[in-house]
Amino acid sequence: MAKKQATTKKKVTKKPKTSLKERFTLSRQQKVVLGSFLFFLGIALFFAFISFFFNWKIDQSEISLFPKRTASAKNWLSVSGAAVSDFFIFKGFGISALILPVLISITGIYLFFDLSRKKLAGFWFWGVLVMIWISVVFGFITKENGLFAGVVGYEINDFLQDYIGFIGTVLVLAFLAIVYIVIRLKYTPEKISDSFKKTRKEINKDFKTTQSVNGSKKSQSTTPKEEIVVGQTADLPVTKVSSKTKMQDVTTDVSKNDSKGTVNQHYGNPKIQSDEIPEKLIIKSDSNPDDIAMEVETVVEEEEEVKNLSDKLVKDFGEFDPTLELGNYKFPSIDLLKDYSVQNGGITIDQGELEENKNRIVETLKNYKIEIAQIKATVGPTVTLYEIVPEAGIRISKIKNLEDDIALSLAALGIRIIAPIPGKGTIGIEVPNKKSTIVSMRSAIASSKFQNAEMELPISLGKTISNETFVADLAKMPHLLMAGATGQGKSVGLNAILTSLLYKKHPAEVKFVLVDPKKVELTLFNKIERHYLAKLPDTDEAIITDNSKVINTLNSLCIEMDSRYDMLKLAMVRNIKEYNAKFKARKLNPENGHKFLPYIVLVVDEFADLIMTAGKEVETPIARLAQLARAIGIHLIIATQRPSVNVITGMIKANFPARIAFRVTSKIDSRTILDTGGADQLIGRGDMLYTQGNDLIRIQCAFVDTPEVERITDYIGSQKAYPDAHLLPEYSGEESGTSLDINKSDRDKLFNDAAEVIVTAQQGSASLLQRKLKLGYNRAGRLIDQLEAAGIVGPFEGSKARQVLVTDLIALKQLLDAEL
Ligand SMILES: Nc1ncnc2c1ncn2[C@@H]1O[C@H](COP(=O)(O)OP(=O)(O)OP(=O)(O)O)[C@@H](O)[C@H]1O
Repeated sequence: MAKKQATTKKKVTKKPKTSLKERFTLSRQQKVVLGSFLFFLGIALFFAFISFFFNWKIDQSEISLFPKRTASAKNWLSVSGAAVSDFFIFKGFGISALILPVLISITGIYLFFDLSRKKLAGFWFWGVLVMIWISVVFGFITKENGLFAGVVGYEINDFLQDYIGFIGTVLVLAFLAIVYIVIRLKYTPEKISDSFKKTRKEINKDFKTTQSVNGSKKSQSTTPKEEIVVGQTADLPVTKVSSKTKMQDVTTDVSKNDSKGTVNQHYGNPKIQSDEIPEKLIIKSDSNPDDIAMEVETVVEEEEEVKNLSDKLVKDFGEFDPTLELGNYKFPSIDLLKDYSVQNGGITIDQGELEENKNRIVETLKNYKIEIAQIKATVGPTVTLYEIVPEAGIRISKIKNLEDDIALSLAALGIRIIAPIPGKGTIGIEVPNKKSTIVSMRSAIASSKFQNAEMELPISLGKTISNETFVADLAKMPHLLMAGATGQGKSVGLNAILTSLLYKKHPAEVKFVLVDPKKVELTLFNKIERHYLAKLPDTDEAIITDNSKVINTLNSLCIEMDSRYDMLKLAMVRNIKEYNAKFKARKLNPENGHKFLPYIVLVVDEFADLIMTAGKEVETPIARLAQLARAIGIHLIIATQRPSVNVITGMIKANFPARIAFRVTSKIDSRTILDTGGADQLIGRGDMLYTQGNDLIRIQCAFVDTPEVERITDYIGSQKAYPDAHLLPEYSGEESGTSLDINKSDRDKLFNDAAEVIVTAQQGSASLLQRKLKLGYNRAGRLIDQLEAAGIVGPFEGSKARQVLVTDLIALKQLLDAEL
């Protein structure tokens, strides 16, 4: 630990961060030099000001000669002192200008000892106010003598008197005095009366004790050493307590070797009252053991300690840097991505094609008696948007209904009509370009919009119809649902998202949990397992290809979610961003279980497959994560080929407001994903619609090919990594063991339901349970084992269904009752 800290310190000093603020902060040496300068300057000014009051008359003529060397003045700081004093006293604030050198000296002391600047600012603020106030007061009292009030005081007073008169000026000055007393000195009427009462009480008490002491003086003098005198610190509160009765249990252990004669006293006896003596008490005595000196260590309040500690730690080591462990990590360079612009030659559209499409649109609409007032074209990478403004009085629904007719007359697939374009008041007709342009991942990553994105998890999805790079924050989504028919660009889309994060986030900041039932799509990411992937402990491969393992991982993520929530609660913050900021500021102690929390992105490539094989067992943790995980930095990206309602259930949909639809085969599928049509009219090859709950945005997905992903993962994989993938919490809930002596208490909650299903159907098969109870295969299999152990079904008989040993529900009830 110590070693680690030492290395941390070393690294920090080696590579200091130079933020703008730091560049303008003074080093320790500079502070000491400037501090001493200001301190002495303050003293010099003070002397100059004082002597000005005695010599100003004599020096008056000399000041006019300044800065000539021949000028000589009586001021203790010669002609410079006289000139400066004249400026601040005569032309400035009068006698109250004496506050100025005091403020300058205090500033010097603050810089010298590096004290809090906030307090210093308070000194200056109130100091200047008081200075002005005093000079105005003097202006008010001594109108004739400019030396006391200075020009400032004189003029302000004059101004006040002109506008609010004599009484008004008195009231304003009195009010300002009250403001100062209440705010700066923090005196309230209650406080003042309290302190009066207190003083009165103390006077009374003192009076009484003097009387009693006088009365008993005689008897005391006859018993000379009744009270122990405790060293020189007798005025400390503890020493006052030290009466003979309380000290009698203290055993004295004189150390002979101690040349100074220090006596260590051990408080072994519980009779000493803890409320009167602080936790740690060191009592020293000089050579005479009777003459004990007591030193009391004051206990510093813990809260302040923590605050100071975090400030000190930040000062000594800088803010916690989660990336330090892989401090030399280099982000992949843009050159690893292919430049398609050479091949593409940028977006090109035939002028003729544009003109042709425009004429056709105008003609088609004319055929249906729709006149157009204006038409405008925006050329995108795959489609061109024709924005039309129809003549007044044309119903929008009429144009919307002509979608197919316009498509027919344009002889083009994938016409989408947006009527009206939200926020524009025009109608959009999207017509695919004859020659589409590939939007390269390189251009999406290199775009300034992505490079300058101040987002938690920025992802560059591609380009919109107006050719702008579309960058979204996954952390804000907070989960993403992707769907599209096979071969329309889902996997490329997933890779684009992952690539974006790899280009923007350090391995310490984000971890991926990848589920890839197709086994081939995400395998390349295996190379960055120890940098970016998270996995369950004791598993070999981080990328999950086996559906049965997904259940464990999802449940483990739920455990991680719960424990993160506990940590957030402990740290009294609301989300991962605030938590990490607090951790970086060293305000959370790692010894209390706090640690820097990386974002976790769960990517499921084929969700339909998962739901089919594991059913509710997968849906429940996914829904739980989707509902709750946003605040603690777990985000889900779920892709599916089959956007049917039994895959994308209501529960899933409700928690995935951000959705991406690639081309789908039917309007119904489009509705399932987007709650509206449109995805069926896309042209494929990365053409997609994105929504985050409201508007639909048509985007051409950035294209990243397998060799490009391979180059990036190779580049990252070849660098120094963590010893292992990020380990998720262990989940040991549902092991798929098949031991038959299953304990009754270990039985599945659905055991009775399962028994009823089996007995009613008289068929002992796991698939029956899967269907009827909507279970995954593993759980159904375990239920069958439990039913076998309970004697409800017979043993495994190969491909045949198991024999059911209980004939009807009444017999089943008897059997289960008998077990109790
Ligand atoms: N953004 C894109 N730009 C250009 N071409 C693309 C884009 N996305 C996909 N394609 C083309 O479509 C092909 C299929 O894409 P992809 O493998 O992503 O489909 P998919 O939806 O994942 O299919 P499946 O579900 O069968 O895996 C790619 O090989 C590529 O040629």
